[in-house]
Amino acid sequence: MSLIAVEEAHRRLMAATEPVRRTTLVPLREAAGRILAEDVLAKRTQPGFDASAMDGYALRAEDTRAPFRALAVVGESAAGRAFDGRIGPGEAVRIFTGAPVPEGADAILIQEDAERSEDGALIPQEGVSPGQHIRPAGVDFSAGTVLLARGTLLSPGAVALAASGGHPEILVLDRPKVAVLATGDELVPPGADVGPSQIVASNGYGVAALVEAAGGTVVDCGIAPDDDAEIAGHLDRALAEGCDCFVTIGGASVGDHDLIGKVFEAKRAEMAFLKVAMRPGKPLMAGRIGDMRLVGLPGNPASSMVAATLFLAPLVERLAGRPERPMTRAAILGSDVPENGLRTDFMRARAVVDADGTIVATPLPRQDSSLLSIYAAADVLLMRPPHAPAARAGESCRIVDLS
Ligand SMILES: Nc1nc2c(c(=O)[nH]1)N[C@H]1C(S)=C(S)[C@@H](COP(=O)(O)OP(=O)(O)OC[C@H]3O[C@@H](n4cnc5c(N)ncnc54)[C@H](O)[C@@H]3O)O[C@H]1N2
Ligand code: MOO
Repeated sequence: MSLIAVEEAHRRLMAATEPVRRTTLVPLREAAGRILAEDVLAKRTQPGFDASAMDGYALRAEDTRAPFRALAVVGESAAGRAFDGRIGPGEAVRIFTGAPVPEGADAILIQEDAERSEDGALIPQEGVSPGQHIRPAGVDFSAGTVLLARGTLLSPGAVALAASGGHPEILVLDRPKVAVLATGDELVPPGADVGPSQIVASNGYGVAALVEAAGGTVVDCGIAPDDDAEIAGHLDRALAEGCDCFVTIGGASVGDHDLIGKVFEAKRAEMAFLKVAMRPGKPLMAGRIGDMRLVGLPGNPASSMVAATLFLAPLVERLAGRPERPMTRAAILGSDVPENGLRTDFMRARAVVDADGTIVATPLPRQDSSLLSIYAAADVLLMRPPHAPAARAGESCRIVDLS
């Protein structure tokens, strides 16, 4: 299978990828950021009664016509403590914001437009029209209305709406389970003694963080040596545990110790691609075994992060049921860039917003794919299409956000 273009690889990866079907009932406090698995219907009407929108007096609008005459204040209605009588002509009730409007009243006179005489009578100073400052019952929603549709990404506002509709818990899609395995005889965990010719396994941490930000949950498989039986054992366990995706880091290239392609082949995986025409991240594989997705990321630190940002994150977002978002957005170049070769280049770059609100992206000085210090300092990837001619500062370009 040959080198394929980024867009084609993306299309193959996403083909026939559906959100997970497993669901969980979660307390509302844990629902933000999750995807609704069913429509949420209002269990109640909001507000359940005609409510005052202001502090003042509930009265009959017709009693506020000039010349103003004194009205008798016959009681009080506060939020949570309604006035349970009815008001008649020439009467008013002291009322506060959120309190039920008493029967017989059809408007609220705000207290700034009212005077009280020494004997307690109310003298309106302004006329009001019927309905003024009253929130009718059901103005927000009525019982039975669909408040939130299945598939909604639950924003803080959506969570508040579900609460208002009378739901203490909510049914959401499960987070896709993503197994992450770092491979390589040279790898030791951070904090361990690092022997000669060993290095610290860093990429799994970055990849796991990306998976979680995309709505997935990580099954950390740790580090496997360059041994196909051990790697295959991790893959079998991921399958047995019902993982939605099995991600490897390293061993994706062509060296004698690069075993991932061999393991996937031995497991009769259906491969979507084995190499992508991009820099960094060319040795990137994807496929599936049944419903479990496979992603073989390259080992170089910036390569694995770039490949995971461009391919793994959108895959996990789709599995999680999140709405699709465009991969790139417009920016302008902050410095000149040379012509590009045949692979799409994703240059690590700093982005600033200029006075007009335009994003200006400037590539960082060193682009070697082993440099995590540079990757971590980048805000965006500056995308250079295959064979793009040299371009000058100020020309338009496309960027990918790193977050
Ligand atoms: N003859 C060729 N050699 C290479 C090619 C090629 O096309 N032909 N491609 C190069 C490119 S591009 C990349 S990227 C790398 C990727 O190769 P692998 O995926 O097989 O990665 P490894 O060889 O296992 O490791 C590369 C490098 O990254 C370090 N590494 C690996 N895992 C981790 C980790 N979890 N945390 C931190 N660092 C990690 C590893 O020690 C190596 O230094 O292949 C080129 N070679
Ligand atoms: O894809 Mo490799 O990432 O160019 O170093």
